[in-house]
Amino acid sequence: MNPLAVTVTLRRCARHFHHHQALQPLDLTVHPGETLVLLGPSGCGKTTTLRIISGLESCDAGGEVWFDDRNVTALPIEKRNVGMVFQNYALFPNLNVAENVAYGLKVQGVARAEREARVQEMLELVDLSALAQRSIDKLSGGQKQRVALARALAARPKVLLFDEPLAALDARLRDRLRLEIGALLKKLAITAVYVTHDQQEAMALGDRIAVMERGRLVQIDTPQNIYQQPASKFVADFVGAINCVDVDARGNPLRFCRPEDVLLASDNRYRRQGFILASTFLGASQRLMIDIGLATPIQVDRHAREAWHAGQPVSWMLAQDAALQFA
Ligand SMILES: Nc1ncnc2c1ncn2[C@@H]1O[C@H](COP(=O)(O)OP(=O)(O)OP(=O)(O)O)[C@@H](O)[C@H]1O
Repeated sequence: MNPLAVTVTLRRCARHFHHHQALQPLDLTVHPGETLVLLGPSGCGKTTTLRIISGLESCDAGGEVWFDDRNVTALPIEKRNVGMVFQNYALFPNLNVAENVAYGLKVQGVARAEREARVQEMLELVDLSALAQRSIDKLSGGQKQRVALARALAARPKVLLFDEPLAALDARLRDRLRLEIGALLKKLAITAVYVTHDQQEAMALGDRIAVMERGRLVQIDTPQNIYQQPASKFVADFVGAINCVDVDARGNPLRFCRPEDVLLASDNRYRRQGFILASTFLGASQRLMIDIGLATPIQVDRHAREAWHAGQPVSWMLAQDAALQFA
């Protein structure tokens, strides 16, 4: 545990723009050293929450932001000592890699020798030492984002804030940088808040995930609990695929399950019957669409090497404890 890591607390933080309530009154605690991911669809209030923590945005009267036992509500961003990493990098194109990382330290008045040592340390941390003198426009998207991360960390922020930092990168680079950021956050044990609408990113990086819907926090828990015990159908849907497997007499959905939680057989071993409508090869797995006699077919994930084919009759049942129900 990092003894310097702070607790971030939001108390009744709301925000409206004109007549639109972007954020309902929000109470939220980010524990010292934890990475909290804010996850939700576009417009649900993630960025507004992040900006309120940073000081780029103020909350409506009555809301408060605390870093440990310090009320920072009235402090502007430059007095809060937060590091920010954005989707669009926000680097200075006319400065090279090292100069970009050093910029904030220069503004803070950190002496030259100390500045150079810290820049070197940060570039090592993000594995960019070899490119210290390179100009920003000669870097790949992933390298630019590592510079942005080094710059954010160089000032030794109390809190690190990420706003969709991987959104502009292609899928492979995104996966790699996600792993790197995850490893770095673990190593530094700095308090971090990370905004994304990508559920895989949220699962991989979050110690906890706060799911937001239309300006409200709807569930906050570990990735495992969010996935396995979602508080609502909205949460269940947002963090993965979901099937309705039982309806009531009026056709209203009663029970749901994840695609990986269906046991499937080509004989009549299981009580319930269905037949395969289609199969999609996904590399490691295949996703089967199975007609089980309800309005919507269910999706079932199986290992890619198993031989299933469209038109095949099957029997099936839910794995133990796999059924999800919502009030
Ligand atoms: N400066 C502003 N002026 C007016 N409305 C705003 C402003 N900033 C945000 N909003 C509105 O507040 C709501 C929440 O926006 P916010 O950017 O927090 O959502 P988000 O979850 O981060 O979405 P996205 O993933 O698209 O960035 C949206 O309806 C947005 O249009």
